[in-house]
Amino acid sequence: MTTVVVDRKVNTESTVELTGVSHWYGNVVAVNDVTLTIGPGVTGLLGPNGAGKTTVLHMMAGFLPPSQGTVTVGGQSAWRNPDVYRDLGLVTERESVPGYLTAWEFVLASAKLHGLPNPAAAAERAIGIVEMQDAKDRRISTYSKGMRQRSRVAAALVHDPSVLLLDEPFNGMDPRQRMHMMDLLHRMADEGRTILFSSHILEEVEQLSGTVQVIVAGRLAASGDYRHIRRLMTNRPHVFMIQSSDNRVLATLLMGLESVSGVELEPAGLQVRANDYGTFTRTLSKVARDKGIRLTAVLPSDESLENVFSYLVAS
Ligand SMILES: Nc1ncnc2c1ncn2[C@@H]1O[C@H](COP(=O)(O)OP(=O)(O)OP(=O)(O)O)[C@@H](O)[C@H]1O
Repeated sequence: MTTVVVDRKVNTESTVELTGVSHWYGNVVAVNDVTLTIGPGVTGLLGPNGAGKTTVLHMMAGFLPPSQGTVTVGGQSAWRNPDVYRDLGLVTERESVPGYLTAWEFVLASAKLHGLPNPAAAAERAIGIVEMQDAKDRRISTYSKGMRQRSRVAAALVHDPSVLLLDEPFNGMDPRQRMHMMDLLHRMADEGRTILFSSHILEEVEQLSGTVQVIVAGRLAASGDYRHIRRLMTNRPHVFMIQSSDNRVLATLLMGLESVSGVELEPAGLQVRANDYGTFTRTLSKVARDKGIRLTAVLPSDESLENVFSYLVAS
């Protein structure tokens, strides 16, 4: 794998800032009074489907005006500001790549649209960053999902922006392509850029970035270091779905435990609410073993992103 080292000045002005920002589409409030700051490095914009992530990214890119509040990039208002466009790249969620072009033609067209003084050199450099040199002369329609996505990243950074926004960049990628893209985003962040990517997959964000902005129903639900948010999550009651060789007897036994706040016997198994994850899981195995009950499944059932988000919103 070739590593292209790009010599670039670190732009300390690459801070994206939202202050009291709302956006509504008719009666739909998509973004509601959000204030946040994003600086150099990789940040994950996390939220369930429909949370308002795309709307936030489009306001940052200057495609959409805020209905209320201010959005600035490097201290300048983002809305319809060519100075901001010159230093910002956006990789949209929808994959509208013309399949009949080669990656080279596609990235070169982007360089020309930006009016760069030497479009061919800029396209060559961008294709080098995403490591697509060997495939650059093939039609995009022949590429894998990961390669198409990398061509789009190359087109978005052909003008060497300090800020790169990516909307759900890992959608539909296999694990290998995902690793490659994560590596690429890290390399770009190491060069001093501000990289913001949206996702609705908690694990994806956890792997790529310690810093997250969590949006739920248009509002900022949590902001900062991911581990800190995880710590908050450990305080909530945990819900497990348990299957065993004798659910009825196990239900009675669990009811008597201090770490358990509720047990329901359901067709799929026992739904158990426990106050402390560690104490409960340890006690559960002991209780089952002592009574000769075989545990066949112990599944945390409330760890979907939506549940985590509801907890964050409620706390
Ligand atoms: N052009 C539009 N007209 C009306 N409502 C819209 C429009 N675009 C988005 N919305 C609504 O605004 C809310 C936020 O949408 P947005 O696309 O920003 O969320 P998202 O977090 O990016 O979701 P997804 O991951 O599903 O794309 C949703 O309720 C959506 O239905």
